[in-house]
Parts: sequence; structure tokens; C-alpha cells
Amino acid sequence: MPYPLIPAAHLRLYPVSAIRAMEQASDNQQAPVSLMERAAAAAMRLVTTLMPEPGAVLILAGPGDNGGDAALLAAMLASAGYSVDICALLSGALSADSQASWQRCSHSSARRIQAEQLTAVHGYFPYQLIIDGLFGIGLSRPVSGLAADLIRAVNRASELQRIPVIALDIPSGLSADTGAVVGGTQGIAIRASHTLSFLGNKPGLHTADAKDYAGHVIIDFLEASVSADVRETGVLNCANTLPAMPKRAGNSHKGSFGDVLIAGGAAGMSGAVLLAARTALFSGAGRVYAGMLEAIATDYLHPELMCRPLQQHVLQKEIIVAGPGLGQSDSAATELARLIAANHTMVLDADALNLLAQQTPLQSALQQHTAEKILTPHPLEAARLLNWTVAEVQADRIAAASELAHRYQSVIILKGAGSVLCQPGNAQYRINTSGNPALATGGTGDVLAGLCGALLAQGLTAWDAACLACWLHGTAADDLCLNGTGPVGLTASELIPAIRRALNQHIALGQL
Ligand SMILES: NC(=O)C1=CN([C@@H]2O[C@H](COP(=O)(O)OP(=O)(O)OC[C@H]3O[C@@H](n4cnc5c(N)ncnc54)[C@H](OP(=O)(O)O)[C@@H]3O)[C@@H](O)[C@H]2O)[C@H](O)CC1
Ligand SMILES: [K+]
Repeated sequence: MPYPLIPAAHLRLYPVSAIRAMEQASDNQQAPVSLMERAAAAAMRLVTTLMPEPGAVLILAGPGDNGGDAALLAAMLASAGYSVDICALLSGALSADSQASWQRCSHSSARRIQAEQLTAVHGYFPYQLIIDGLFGIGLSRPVSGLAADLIRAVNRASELQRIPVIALDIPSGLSADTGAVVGGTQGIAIRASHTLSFLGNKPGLHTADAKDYAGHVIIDFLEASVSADVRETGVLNCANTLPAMPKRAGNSHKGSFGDVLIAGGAAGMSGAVLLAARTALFSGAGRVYAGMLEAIATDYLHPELMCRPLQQHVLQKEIIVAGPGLGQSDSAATELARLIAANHTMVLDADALNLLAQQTPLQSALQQHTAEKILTPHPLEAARLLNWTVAEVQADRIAAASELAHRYQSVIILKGAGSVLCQPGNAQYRINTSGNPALATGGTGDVLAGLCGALLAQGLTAWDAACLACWLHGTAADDLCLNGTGPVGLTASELIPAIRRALNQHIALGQL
């Protein structure tokens, strides 16, 4: 589903350090109502909206202030007539706010229940709603032991019985900064249907594992004003943060919308070039060349494409999209070196990235390349470019994308669930909000690369082209899923006309 249009403040993404600074600033103001009271009241509003008739609620409460929020919510729900069981995993000292919350909870009708009673249940969970207040932004290590058993039991029951789960602030076990389950395959996290997050939006709710754990994300700012020195580090890439397309002059011709060369096509791989080339055509490039290293093909369905041997293509001033089906042969490397040396605005994808990762001379050539460029790695290609493992890339996708942008002085689209966009010399990243698992099929990367090429050809900067391309690509897949062409069986070819439709809609909306 396309992301709903939401106010700009919801789009800003704050790291935990910034959220802590907001918390501190608010504490310093000594407001009569504590942040914890406001957090619990916000949760109360959400619960009573989702479940207006009082019913049976299970609340999980951990040792920190996330548990304090949960304990206070338990007291509020109990006084409103809900039947509340609260399972506490406490350890160590409580903060003053948490102590007050637990006191209110113990004076309410909420019943304490032992974690072991829940982990022993293999059948029915007698609850209509579950609240997760085990760990918030204070999670400091993988969840293990009894807490992990509890999360496993809750995930199993909520999935089998379709019980909604509201995570307070962040699903317990997920990192608010990275969106990765802390501990990777050894870790565990709550699978929430809703996350009510406090004070500001967080990157970890939108990338990596977040799509499988956070559910619908709702932000409550707790009426705290953000002071000027607390800055977001990123924003969501969605319908209301997209750049506009340049207006098409009435007096224009095909030369007005730029030329794109797709460079790839090793033996058996002509399809990748054709997918990228067709996308460039359908998304507005004036002229599109399909340069094939070995597999010369003519696109009889789209004779507008100029298919030719890559080696014979004389470069002029076209945008170059290098990599779709290029292979990693010596001749592929030679051609890539020629393309980089021409110093055109470029998109590097697929095997162009693999060759770049392997060959130091290509890396040096890219350092001399001063025109703008976009690199579109998936996590494995990113890992090769960085000499990291895929697990390291996925454990912190924002750090990986930002390091790539710096190292390769390029705009980066790190693909995957919640694609991360970074640019050199600017720490502000974006996380793309559109797209779904239907895109996890061969050829969709070629389509994205061709789309970037077409937007560059029409005059967008590399950053604007990457942001718009990423969103259009995802939203086209979302639209196709809405009418049944996915999530299973969506093909890269079907994306192409859907992208054209989304792009024209974007242009039409911009002209309203
Ligand atoms: N910041 C805000 O805007 C507001 C915060 N509120 C809520 O408070 C939490 C943050 O509270 P905090 O106490 O800092 O942290 P947590 O509740 O997330 O958890 C910290 C405690 O958990 C222990 N811990 C951490 N990781 C693990 C683990 N894997 N297994 C077991 N225990 C763990 C940690 O122990 P340490 O040994 O690491 O110290 C702490 O005991 C925030 O998320 C909001 O929900 C507000 O009330 C609203 C405003
Ligand atoms: K939580």
C-alpha cells in the first residue's frame, strides 16, 4: 500500500541519541505531566480506538521505562473496565517515573501473571489484545532467556489467533536505530500489528526487519516541542517528499528529454538490457540505446529501442546505465572502463558493481569520474563493495549506505525492504516507504536502473532521480498488488507500464 499522506514532522527520522536529548529537554522543563504519563495516555487513546468495548488485554512490561509506560497503561485500562493481566520482567532499580507507574498499577485491578504461565501455554491465549512494553530504546543486547521465551510464545499466539499486538515505542528486540533484530538470527523480537512510537519517528521502524515487526507505525510527539539543536538524521521518502519533474515545454522535441545508453548484455543476458531500456523509454527518455556486449537482440515489441553492439556505440553525451546483464568477463571490464572514462552522468548496477568491487583500476577510474553517479547495490553487492559481510550490511543499512556514498562519492540506493538512499557530503539519508515483496524477483533491479537513467536524462539531479525512481518503482509494485498482479508472480515487465502510470500521476498531481 502507498504510504498515507502524513504531516512533514512524521517524516523526520531521529536516532536514539536525539530522542534522548528531547527527553532530557522535556525533563528540564519540569512539565506538570511527565512524558511517561503522556505516553501511557497516548497508548490508552490507541487502545480505546482499536477496542472501544472493554475486553481482555495482556500487557508485557520490562525493567525500564518502556515497562513503566506499560504499567501505567495497565492501571488506566483497568480503571476503564478492561480485564488486564500484566506480566512483569523486572530487574534492578526503577526510575522515579516507573516507580510511580508500578504503584498505580498495583493499586488497580490489573492482575500480575508470571511469564512461565504464558510460556507454558501451547493452546489458546485468552486475550483480545496484547501490549508490548518489554524493551524500548534502552535495549542494549539481544533478548535471551525468559524474555525470549515470552516473546516466542506471544508471537506464536498472536499469529495463530490473529490477536493484535501494540508495541510501545518500538517492538521489543528491534533496534530503533537500524531496524535489525538485535542479535541477528540469534535474536528475537515482538511481531507487532501496530507500533505507537513516542517523541519522534525512528529509522528502525522503516527498514531492514521493521517491515516484518513494526506493523502500522503511529507517532505521538507527546506534545514535546523539538528544540532547534535536536536534528533529524533522515526522512522518509514518500509521496510528499518527492522532487517534481521538470515541466515539458510545448516547444520540445526528442532531444529535449535526453539520451540513455543501457550497457550490458553478456551472452544469455540480453533480457536485463531490454528491461532497463524499455523502462527508460516508458519513463520519458528521448532516445534509448540498448548496448549489448555479446547478446545482440532486437526488441520487436519496442522497435523504438536502438539495439547495437556495445563496443560499436560511439559515446556522445548520453546518460549511461552500466551493468544490467553485463557479466564479469575481461571484455565487460574493458567496456566498463571505457564508459567510466567518458565521465558522463552514470548509473552503476549489477555486474558493473561486482566488477567495481573486484578491480582496483576501476575503483581508481571512478575516483577520477567527476560527473554525478548513482550506485544501486542490493545487500550482497553492497557487501562486496565495502568488503563487509551481508550480515554486517543488514545489521546497519544506514551506516552501510552512508559509507558507500562516502567511499564511492556517489548517490547510493541500498535496495531491500526499506531501501536506504544516501548521497556524498550530506549525512541526511532517506528511507523509501513504497514497495513490497512482489519486487523480490529477477529483473526488477534492471527496471530500477533504467528508470534512474531516464529521470537523469530528463534533467533531475542524481539525488532527485534516485529518490523519485525508488518511490515510483515501489509504488508501481504496490498498485499492481492492489489489483491482483502480485504479490505472487509479478514480473519485472509488468512493472514498466505501471511505472509510467505512476510517473504521469506524479506529474499531474504536481500541476494541480
Ligand atoms: N525517551 C522518551 O521519549 C520516553 C521514554 N519513555 C519510555 O522509556 C523507554 C526507554 O526507557 P529505558 O528505561 O531507557 O529503556 P528500556 O525500557 O527500553 O529498557 C532498559 C532496561 O532494559 C534492560 N535491558 C536492555 N536490554 C536488555 C535485554 N536484551 N535483556 C534484558 N534486559 C535488557 C536494561 O538493563 P541494562 O542492564 O542494559 O541497564 C534496562 O534495565 C522508551 O522506549 C519509552 O517507551 C517514556 O516513558 C516516554 C518518553
Ligand atoms: K516495546
